[in-house]
Amino acid sequence: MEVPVIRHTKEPSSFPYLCADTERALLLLDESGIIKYCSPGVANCFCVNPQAIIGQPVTGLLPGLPIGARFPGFSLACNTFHLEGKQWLAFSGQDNEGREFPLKAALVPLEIDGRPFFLLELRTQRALAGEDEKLQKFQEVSELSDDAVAVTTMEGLIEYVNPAFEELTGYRKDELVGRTHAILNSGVHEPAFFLEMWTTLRAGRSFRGQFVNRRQNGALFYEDKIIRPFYNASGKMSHFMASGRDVSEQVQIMHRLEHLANYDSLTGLPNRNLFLDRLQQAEARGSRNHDGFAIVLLDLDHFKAINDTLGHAVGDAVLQTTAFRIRQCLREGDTVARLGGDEFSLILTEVALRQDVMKVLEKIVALLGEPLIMDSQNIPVQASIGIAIYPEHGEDGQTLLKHADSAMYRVKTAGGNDYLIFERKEEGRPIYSLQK
Ligand SMILES: Nc1nc2c(ncn2[C@@H]2O[C@H](COP(=O)(O)OP(=O)(O)OP(=O)(O)O)[C@@H](O)[C@H]2O)c(=O)[nH]1
Repeated sequence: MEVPVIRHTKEPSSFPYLCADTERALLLLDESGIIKYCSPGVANCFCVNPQAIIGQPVTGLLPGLPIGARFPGFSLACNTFHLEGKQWLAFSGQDNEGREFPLKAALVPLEIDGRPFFLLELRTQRALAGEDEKLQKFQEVSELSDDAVAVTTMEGLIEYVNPAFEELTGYRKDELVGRTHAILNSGVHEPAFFLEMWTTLRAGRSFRGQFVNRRQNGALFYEDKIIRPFYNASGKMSHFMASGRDVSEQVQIMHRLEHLANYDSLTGLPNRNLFLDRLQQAEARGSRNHDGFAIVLLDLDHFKAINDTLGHAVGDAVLQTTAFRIRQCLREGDTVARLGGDEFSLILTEVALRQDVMKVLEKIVALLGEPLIMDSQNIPVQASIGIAIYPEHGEDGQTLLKHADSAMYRVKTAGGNDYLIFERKEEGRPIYSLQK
């Protein structure tokens, strides 16, 4: 049988902090059965001073515990206690006046800093009965649910899953019970996501989120899940109930729609929509961090003639090649978008000097001018390019675009195949000059 081991990097001495807020009766035992920690719940249940039993064998406190005098390690303990399903083992306890009372125990192996420990949870029959009845009802109803339902302990150990959960994850119930949801972890979420989840749940609030989980066969899926705290018969938070459904198909459709809304289907480049969004971000970064950036508008020259003489398919291929070539000249943080037709726009980030911008433009012009052979013909690709730099030529995106467009238009009317940085020579009367 595979042993569900919870790995914890904390020292045993930090264990009290982990359990201090739980009223549950928990004992931390080392592999010889020596009590290393005793929660307030145990002290209440047995009317003992926790300090007096720490360091003592567990069999002193629980002579009826049917595990023998020694703890020879994980394997025997796991065979003795049926861990799968966190089965509760019934036996009798004695309080400090020798009175017997019915008890149940469940044992979970833990690994703390590479050393084996056991977490022994004790419950009196009475507490167990009240809680079990409510849980039992919930589980009975969940058996029929189409949603994937799981019940976990406050420590995050899975106690119950319904058939829909098994179907969704591909794991059988016996592979899940006694383990944590980490078995489904895809590695996609940041630690902050789970921190937020636990903080919300431990505060007694429900948490709703879109989880990216991993099925037993390794495939990822999106799960829209709500997790609610469960309160036992005495009104104490004792479990968490998770109910989720597979929304992978909806998410994929949404991603496709988002892609359609933001990307040009011919070249795969961001479209005007996404470009304007990125422009806004560059503008915000500019005003926050004083990061310079440049806006470049690039319009192909005589593109219509390519379409007219060689056909639309060749025209399409020229646009695709142009997109590819421009992208080759840019860094990761830069953007190139297709605004429409044969017009492209670029955002060059982190450019402190005009020379930085001009270096990139020289590269683009050179690469666009490289031979482009299609149907055995060399197709000349040329462009008119206008540039505006933040904050010198405008402090907002729209002004920069307008000025880059003016510069580009000026190149176009001068015959094309060139680039120009916008220049305001006289205040109030914009004229432009070539800045090569
Ligand atoms: N093949 C192809 N052509 C397109 C696409 N979108 C727009 N066009 C064509 O691109 C051309 C753009 O027009 P213009 O900007 O006047 O073309 P131009 O010949 O480059 O003109 P100048 O910029 O003045 O040099 C039009 O003929 C459009 O039909 C497309 O997705 N594929």
